[in-house]
Amino acid sequence: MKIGIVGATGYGGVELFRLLSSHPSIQSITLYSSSQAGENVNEIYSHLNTIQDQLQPLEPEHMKEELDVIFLATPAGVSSELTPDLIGKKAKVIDLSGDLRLLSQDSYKQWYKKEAAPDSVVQQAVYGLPEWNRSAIKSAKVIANPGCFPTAALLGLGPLINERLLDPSRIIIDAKTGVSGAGKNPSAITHFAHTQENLQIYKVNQHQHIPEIEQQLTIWNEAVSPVTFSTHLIPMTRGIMATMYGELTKDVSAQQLHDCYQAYYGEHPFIRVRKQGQYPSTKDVYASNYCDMAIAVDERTQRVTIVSVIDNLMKGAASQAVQNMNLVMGIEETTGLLHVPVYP
Ligand SMILES: NC(=O)C1=CN([C@@H]2O[C@H](COP(=O)(O)OP(=O)(O)OC[C@H]3O[C@@H](n4cnc5c(N)ncnc54)[C@H](OP(=O)(O)O)[C@@H]3O)[C@@H](O)[C@H]2O)C=CC1
Ligand SMILES: CC(=O)N[C@@H](CCC(=O)OP(=O)(O)O)C(=O)O
Repeated sequence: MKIGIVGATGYGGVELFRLLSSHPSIQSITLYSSSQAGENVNEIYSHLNTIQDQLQPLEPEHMKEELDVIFLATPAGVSSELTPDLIGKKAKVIDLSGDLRLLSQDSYKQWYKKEAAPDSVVQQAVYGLPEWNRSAIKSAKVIANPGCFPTAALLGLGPLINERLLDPSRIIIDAKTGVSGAGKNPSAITHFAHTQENLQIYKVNQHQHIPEIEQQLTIWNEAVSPVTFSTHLIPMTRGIMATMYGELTKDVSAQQLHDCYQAYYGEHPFIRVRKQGQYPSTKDVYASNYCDMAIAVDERTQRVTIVSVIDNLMKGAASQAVQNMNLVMGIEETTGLLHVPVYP
């Protein structure tokens, strides 16, 4: 397969390169840059010291004929403009940004404060959450790779929402992320001196992932009302922990809930449901495509706590995109992704 990575100089792009460069089905990888075409990638990233690939300028007409898969690891507002020019007979497009995830253009404009992609493109895009959307992904032309927080939250909530075991009007998602989630360009908020030994809540009730989470929860159960979703920045490089709270609609035991999660995810190799009483931490999934989760019930309050951890750059972005590539190209889903997490 011939692969193109747009936004190759960013964190998501460089992580895609790392994964794809050892993927057994890949014949070539072309790296595209809108700002540094002509430069060698090893001049930008010293950890790629021995890689001799020159960054290429974007040429959509050529790319859509020559490449089998094009990854767009670009900021919001780019793929909405670029994707229409890349859709052709050959190339499959996998977009890591939020541009193609929301079915409603009005919702995109409201939350992203940008012009939405053309409706025809948005309607073609399949939401790339493989554990829940595998068959649609397999026949997609365009894949909207989920956001990092929605991946952690939706994987954690999916079984309970689908089984109608959670009160759909009272869902709370409390999430924490590492700093690489903000991409490679530092800001006053992500600056080392401000971030280290600090804990910050941000985008309170305004996070652009709120409509994405609600959209999928509502597809699963149309009774779901707006959720409370909070995000916090933690002084670590990678990782997301999403802790979800809700109220049970039925009197079910912790064992029954655990069995429900095992039944949903038993055949999904990247979801690891913990034994009762054991809880995952972000290091358990560091640099891997795993999502580890656990569920607990407080018998005094009948409230349930679900905790779900991912690596934001991996299952939250690049490795999930490779999982989607495998599915859409008819390759075994786990190819190139089964390495164990990096520890410590
Ligand atoms: N970081 C994360 O954990 C996650 C990120 N995402 C999403 O994935 C996308 C990439 O994120 P990330 O890699 O972190 O971001 P970065 O900011 O690290 O990199 C984005 C890259 O996009 C390229 N770019 C910028 N402007 C343009 C443009 N106008 N046209 C084409 N390319 C452009 C730049 O490369 P160049 O100048 O070389 O073209 C830049 O290196 C974003 O939409 C992000 O929201 C999703 C899930 C998780
Ligand atoms: C730490 C940090 O800032 N994280 C980003 C992650 C979102 C992201 O990656 O953007 P899209 O999924 O919308 O493309 C944020 O919370 O906005």
